[in-house]
Amino acid sequence: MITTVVLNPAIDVRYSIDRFELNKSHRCTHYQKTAGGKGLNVSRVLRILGDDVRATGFLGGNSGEFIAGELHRLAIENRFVRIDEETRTCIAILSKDLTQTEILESGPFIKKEFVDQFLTLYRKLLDDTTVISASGSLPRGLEDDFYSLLIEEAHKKRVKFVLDTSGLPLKKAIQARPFLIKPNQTELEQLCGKKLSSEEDVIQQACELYFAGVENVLVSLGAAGAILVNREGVFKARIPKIQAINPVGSGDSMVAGFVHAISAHSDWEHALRYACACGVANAMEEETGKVNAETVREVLKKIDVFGAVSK
Ligand SMILES: Nc1ncnc2c1ncn2[C@@H]1O[C@H](COP(=O)(O)OP(=O)(O)O)[C@@H](O)[C@H]1O
Ligand SMILES: O=P(O)(O)OC[C@H]1O[C@](O)(COP(=O)(O)O)[C@@H](O)[C@@H]1O
Repeated sequence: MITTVVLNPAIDVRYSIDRFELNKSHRCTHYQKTAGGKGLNVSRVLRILGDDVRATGFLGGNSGEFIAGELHRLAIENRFVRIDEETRTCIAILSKDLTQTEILESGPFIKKEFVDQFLTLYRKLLDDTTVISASGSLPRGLEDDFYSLLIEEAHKKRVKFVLDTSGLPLKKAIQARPFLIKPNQTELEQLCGKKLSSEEDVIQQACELYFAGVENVLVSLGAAGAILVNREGVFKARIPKIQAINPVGSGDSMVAGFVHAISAHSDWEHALRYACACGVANAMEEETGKVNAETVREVLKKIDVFGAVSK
């Protein structure tokens, strides 16, 4: 069983507007509401790929009810702790020229009693989990080292821990040696505190994270593909050129693709190719955090993986 950890879920609202302009009101006929936050996008894509998934974290209020309904509809097992504050909403405004403006709420405050409830549940869920996939920001009330704590618990039960987060929670989590992290270039730059202006710079930073104890460092580079550093070496994935429609959630789809592949005991090369195919397939869909399984199969044939340099 794959368990997704979604500590700060969200209702994702997407507005498609011909040309978004500041200081203007926009009447919008094209919009959609989905169960989101990075980890729920990962969960949805895993279900599309045919995996059994259960999701855990914190849910509250009417937004929490909406998300619980979506989980039921998608057959994702709901193991969320109920809280007394409202789950957040995140807004993405997409223009025809593909510019993207996002407003991400910070999320509810999680009281200590709910944190304790979650930790007890999490330890129990680890007993029949093969891979944990944890994604997204931390809601208020959780310490910056919360993911480190979850990784250490997973180590005790020999469960692989895949983490997609950013900022301080990511920095702290690296010390606990997760199985995989997936920063994009901006997140990698935040992590090392400098601009990375060439592929060599990106590779060097990814290698440093590998030597710090992360087994797989997967850096996603948008339309430029991805780089993976692990004990086999440094690898680059080149992806086909496509007409992107909505790239929001491509990183989440990429994580889902990697988790799907390793759960099926594929080797890392297939996992990298599959992860990229899912990221590309998501960018070709209108809906955030969604892939078409047939598109994934087609794109997979067009992805090249080659050794970038040896460490
Ligand atoms: N415009 C695009 N065209 C083709 N593939 C894309 C595009 N944007 C993202 N992808 C695919 O999705 C993956 C993750 O996207 P990226 O934008 O790097 O992540 P994030 O959403 O976390 O910022 C990329 O490595 C690539 O495989
Ligand atoms: O949990 P965070 O880090 O605040 O991010 C939340 C947002 O990230 C997204 O998952 C998009 O992420 P990516 O484009 O990086 O895959 C949105 O759906 C969501 O609202």
